[in-house]
Amino acid sequence: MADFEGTALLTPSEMARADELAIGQGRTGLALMEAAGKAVADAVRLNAAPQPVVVLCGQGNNGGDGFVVARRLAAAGWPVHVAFSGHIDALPPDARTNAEAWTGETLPLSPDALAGCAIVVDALLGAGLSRDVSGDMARVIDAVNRSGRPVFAIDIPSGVDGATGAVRGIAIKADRTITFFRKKPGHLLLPGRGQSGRLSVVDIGIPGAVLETIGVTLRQNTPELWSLPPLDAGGHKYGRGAVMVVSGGLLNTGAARLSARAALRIGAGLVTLVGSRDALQVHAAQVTAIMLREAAGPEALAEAIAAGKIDAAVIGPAASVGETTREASLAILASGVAAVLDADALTSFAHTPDTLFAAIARRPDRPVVLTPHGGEFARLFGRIEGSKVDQARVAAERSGAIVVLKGGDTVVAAPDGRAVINAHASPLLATAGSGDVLAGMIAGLLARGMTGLEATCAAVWLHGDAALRHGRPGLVSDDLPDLIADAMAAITPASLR
Ligand SMILES: NC(=O)C1=CN([C@@H]2O[C@H](COP(=O)(O)OP(=O)(O)OC[C@H]3O[C@@H](n4cnc5c(N)ncnc54)[C@H](OP(=O)(O)O)[C@@H]3O)[C@@H](O)[C@H]2O)[C@@H](O)CC1
Ligand SMILES: Nc1ncnc2c1ncn2[C@@H]1O[C@H](COP(=O)(O)OP(=O)(O)O)[C@@H](O)[C@H]1O
Ligand SMILES: [K+]
Repeated sequence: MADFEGTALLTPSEMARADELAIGQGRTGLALMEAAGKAVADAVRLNAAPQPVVVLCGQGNNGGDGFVVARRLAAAGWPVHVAFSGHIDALPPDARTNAEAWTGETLPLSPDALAGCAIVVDALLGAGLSRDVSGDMARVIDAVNRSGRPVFAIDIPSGVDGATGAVRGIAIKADRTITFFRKKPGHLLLPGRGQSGRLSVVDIGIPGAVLETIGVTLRQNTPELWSLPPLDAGGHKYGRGAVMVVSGGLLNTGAARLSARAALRIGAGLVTLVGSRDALQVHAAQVTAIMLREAAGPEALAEAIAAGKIDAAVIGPAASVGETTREASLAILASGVAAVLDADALTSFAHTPDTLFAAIARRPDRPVVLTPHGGEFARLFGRIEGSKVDQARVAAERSGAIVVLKGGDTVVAAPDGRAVINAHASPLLATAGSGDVLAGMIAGLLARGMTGLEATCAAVWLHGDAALRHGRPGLVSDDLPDLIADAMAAITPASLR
């Protein structure tokens, strides 16, 4: 996977390390703080006309940034006051220097400090959040959120955990958040993403090279991370890969058809639906370019994989939960093709996850992708502590598979610890069958020869993009496969289409 710096995400402790490394290379903490405060003051000035501002300052360096903002806005002629309840002596040194340099009005931190101001700058808590917010600070945050005034948050909305995106008790709901050097996971994970409003990242003089020393393994999903395979002028359909999708029974065929259509749209050369004769009769009335092959039972499935020169298989969408799906999944895993296990295939191993993980481990040479939503994840992996990223990472390591922990903030994790957060999606995707489409998209890109993590991240991004392209209410999962072509075209140079 390509390694573009701009996509790196830093946890608060990694960010502290970045600060440290920058300071070790000759920057001063005070210069970084000045640059941070200047960037926020500039953002306020760019986005609003001069009007009364209150800067809410906390007890740490986030508050220090706030004092810089107050000084700079006041110097530009804006009416500004600070609300601060701590002791200046107790501030960390750089914050103290800036608090001492503030010569304007300072009020105690309370909801009364909002009176008469039109804009709020939130400098209460940043990377140093260490416990739930309570007491006076909670009351002020609640008053800010109720006030309806525009809020500019410094680094992260106060109360949002930068590592996990969790709201610790209560958190500022910002209109804009200005963060420094790189985004933090808490800006992309829910609910933190919703608290952050429009996010901008500014350079405060930390050299990009520190990322290598830190060894960042978490990234934001963007097309910079992967590239779709170019088409070959002399290519034939087998060269573009063959996908097999296992169908559900007579009354449960739709989900597999969604996967199959998506796999074909995303560029697999051939797609075959396999299942019982009666299920295939339903498919036959619905599909044209997709092929059908009768195969009931694990042996027949293995034969179908060999006969169809299959590169990637999908099993799970409406497959039914139980022995049949379990055996079919194991047959696919034993065959050595790239595999996407979704929905019922995951639940079928809820009581025997180790059987699944052992089958995955037997053929480490080929990618296996597990695509659980939160419920399926809990059934297969039980309760795992930590953020959504931590959970997906543990599950990937335990299973030996790429794990896609789905939702509004889908996380993709690989067994080697690399992880990616996707924020390029739409809540329109919360509709029956959209996960089936995603499973087919991943399989299609695996069949086209992309590596496991690249194929998965590309499919997750394009799936989100397809929904964003629909861009209005009324999306149903049947619409999604037909939106994939435009999503791919937008990121593929014309010469390579
Ligand atoms: N380092 C640098 O060079 C640069 C850093 N920069 C800026 O610094 C920020 C990080 O600063 P920081 O580490 O001082 O932490 P910060 O978020 O201000 O909070 C710490 C204070 O809050 C307190 N506290 C914690 N939780 C609490 C709660 N729930 N309720 C109430 N209080 C709570 C905590 O108390 P304690 O846990 O110590 O008891 C401590 O007093 C970063 O976000 C960025 O804006 C930029 O200037 C660029 C250069
Ligand atoms: N609020 C949301 N915002 C963005 N994407 C979402 C949201 N809710 C669900 N999704 C996406 O929609 C898909 C739903 O998959 P899944 O829950 O398996 O549904 P189904 O089983 O009906 O196909 C996943 O890709 C998930 O990430
Ligand atoms: K803040």
